[in-house]
Amino acid sequence: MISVKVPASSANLGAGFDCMGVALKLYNIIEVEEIERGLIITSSPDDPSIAKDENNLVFKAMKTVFDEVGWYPRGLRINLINEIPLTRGLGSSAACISGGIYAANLLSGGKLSEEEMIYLAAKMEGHPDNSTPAMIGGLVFAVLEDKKVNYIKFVVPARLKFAVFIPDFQLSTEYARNILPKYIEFKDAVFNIGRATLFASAITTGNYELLPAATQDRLHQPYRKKLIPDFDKIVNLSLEAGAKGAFLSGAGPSIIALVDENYEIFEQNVQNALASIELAANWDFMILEADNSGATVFSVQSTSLKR
Ligand SMILES: Nc1ncnc2c1ncn2[C@@H]1O[C@H](COP(=O)(O)OP(=O)(O)O)[C@@H](O)[C@H]1O
Ligand SMILES: N[C@@H](CCOP(=O)(O)O)C(=O)O
Repeated sequence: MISVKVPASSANLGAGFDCMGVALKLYNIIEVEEIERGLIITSSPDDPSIAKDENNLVFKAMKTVFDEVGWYPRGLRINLINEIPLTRGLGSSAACISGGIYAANLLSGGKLSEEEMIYLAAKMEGHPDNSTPAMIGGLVFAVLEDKKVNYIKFVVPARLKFAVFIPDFQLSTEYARNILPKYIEFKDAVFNIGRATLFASAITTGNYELLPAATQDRLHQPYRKKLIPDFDKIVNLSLEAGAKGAFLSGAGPSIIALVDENYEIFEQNVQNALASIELAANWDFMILEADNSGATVFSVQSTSLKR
C-alpha cells in the first residue's frame, strides 16, 4: 500500500487568474494498492459526488499515468481520506489529480519526471494554478504551454499566513468558469496584468504593504461574487481586522485573506466580527500556513501481490 499526502491549494490569488496559486497545509491522503483484480474505491468522509467506479477523479488521474507509461495494475484498491472540503475553491479536484498522478507514478515504477507529472496534471485540470502547487508545493507562478508547464516556485515564509473562510455551500469550478465573459475591455486586462505583476514582485521581495493593491481583480471576481452573497462582508471584515488583501479562493466560494503579523489580534477581530454581523451562510474560519512540499509519500507498506 502506497499512501500519498497532497495539499489543498488556493488559486488565482486575486489578479493572477489561471496562473498563480499556493499550496496550503490542509491535506488529502490517497492510499493505493495493486490487487488481484477489479477496482475498489472507498472514501472518508464519503460524499455523493465522489464516484466509486472508473469515473472517480483519482482513478482517472492514475489511468493517465498508466496510459503514458504503458503499465497497468491487475486490479486496484484506492482509499481516499479527504480533509480538503469538496467544491469550495480549495483545490480538492487538483489534489485528486496531482495526488493520483503522483501515486500512480510510484506504483508503476517512477518512470515519469516531476516536469512530466506537472504537465499531465495541468493538462487534465485545464489550468496549472491549482495542480502545480498541489504537486510541488509553494506559491507558484505557472503557464500551461503546448507540451509543458513553464513555472516558478516560490517557497513561502512561515510569516505569511492564509486566513481561509469556508461557507456551508458548494460552487462548482466548472459552473464558476462558465459564467465568466468571453471578452473583456482592454482596460480591465491592463488592470489585472499590472496587479498580477505587482503581486509577484511584492510576494517575492516581502513588500507586503503592496498586497492590498496587488490583489485587486477585474477578470473573475466581479462576476463570481454575485454567487456569494456574503463576499463583500467577509472581504471587508478581513481587511478591517488587519489582512493584507482578501479575495476569492480559486473559483470560490471560499475566501482567503493574507496575514503577515499580529495573527492573534487578527483572529480575535475576525471571530468578533463573524459573531456580530448578519451573514447569509455559515462560515468556517481557519488560519493556515503555506505547504512548501506538495505531494509526498506518506508511507509505503510492501504488498502481498507478487508479479
Ligand atoms: N476528494 C475528491 N474525491 C473525488 N472526486 C473529487 C474530489 N474533489 C473533487 N472531486 C471531483 O471533482 C469535481 C470538480 O470539483 P471542483 O468543483 O473543481 O472542486 P474544487 O473547487 O474543490 O477543486 C467534483 O464534482 C468531483 O466530482
Ligand atoms: N483558475 C481557476 C481556479 C479554480 O480553483 P478551484 O480550487 O476552485 O478548483 C478558476 O478560477 O476557475
